[in-house]
Amino acid sequence: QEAATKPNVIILATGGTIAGAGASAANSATYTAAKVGIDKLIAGVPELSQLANVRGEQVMQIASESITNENLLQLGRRVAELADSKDVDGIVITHGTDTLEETAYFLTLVEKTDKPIVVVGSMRPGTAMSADGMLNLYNAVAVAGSKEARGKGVLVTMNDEIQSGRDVSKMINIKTEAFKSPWGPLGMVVEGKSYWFRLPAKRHTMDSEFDIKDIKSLPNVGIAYSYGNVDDTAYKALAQSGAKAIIHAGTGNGSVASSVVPTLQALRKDGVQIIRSSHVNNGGFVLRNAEQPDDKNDWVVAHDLNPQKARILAMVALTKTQDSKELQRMFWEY
Ligand SMILES: NC(=O)C[C@H](N)C(=O)O
Repeated sequence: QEAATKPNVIILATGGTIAGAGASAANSATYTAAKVGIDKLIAGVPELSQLANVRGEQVMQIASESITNENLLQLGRRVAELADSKDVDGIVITHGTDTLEETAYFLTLVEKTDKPIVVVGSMRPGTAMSADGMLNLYNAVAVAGSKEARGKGVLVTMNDEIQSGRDVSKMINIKTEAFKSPWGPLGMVVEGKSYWFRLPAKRHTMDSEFDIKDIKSLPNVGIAYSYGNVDDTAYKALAQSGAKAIIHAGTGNGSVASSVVPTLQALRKDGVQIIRSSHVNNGGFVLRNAEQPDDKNDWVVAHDLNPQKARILAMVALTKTQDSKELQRMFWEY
């Protein structure tokens, strides 16, 4: 294809294992993340130039477990600038896999564009045998440059699957088949061609009421994990550190231990939003007034959002409202 007929795809690099390097090809799990620059990554997959006119930009170079709210805002703003440009048809973000699901959901909520935004990572560093980053990146550029991906929200391409950035989550930290959505992938990408099977049903990107351009900062929202014999130490500490909302990473249906209930009721009276989510492994499904009287307590439920995704929506939502009913509406709609 001639340059003029090929789509223009920008790759924003943030680090992660896809930019990682290990001491030997046998090191698939022992390596340093965020080592290799974007130009070298692109040069490592010459086939990208058959799919698109590709240009790289190093936005940051970090392992994704260290991504801060400031990093999220910086990335989100750069994505918005590029999406506004007539010369850009699609955007790929290379990212560590540990918090990839959080960044993908954040962008889903705040980017006002129908241009494809594809977040991609890898489970093995490029120096390892059977490294998965090259193909994942090739697939990401293929999807980001395709017309069919427009308007489908922020996407994630891992292991030949096209996942919704809203739903997808890292389910295991060792297999290349690490990313799953409880509701299934949206499609497949094979040899540079996408095959679509379903569409996201939740509000996203163009249809979202949130806009990165209006967000100056993100509020403090923390997560407290629940388990047998839990007490209220973590919840109180989060509130004391200034959390505007606490995500309860609950057992089962976001259930709350009797040792914690009075503290959460008191914190809500003090103005802290309490959001019940579930840390069950295959994806939670937390319903209002099941397990706990949310109407009476004035708590919110995260429904199927896992705790880390619930934190993202809570932060973004709190830039618009402090009203728990509005928050709950947003948790149903996004
Ligand atoms: N596979 C990975 O990318 C893991 C790495 N710790 C990261 O998130 O940056």
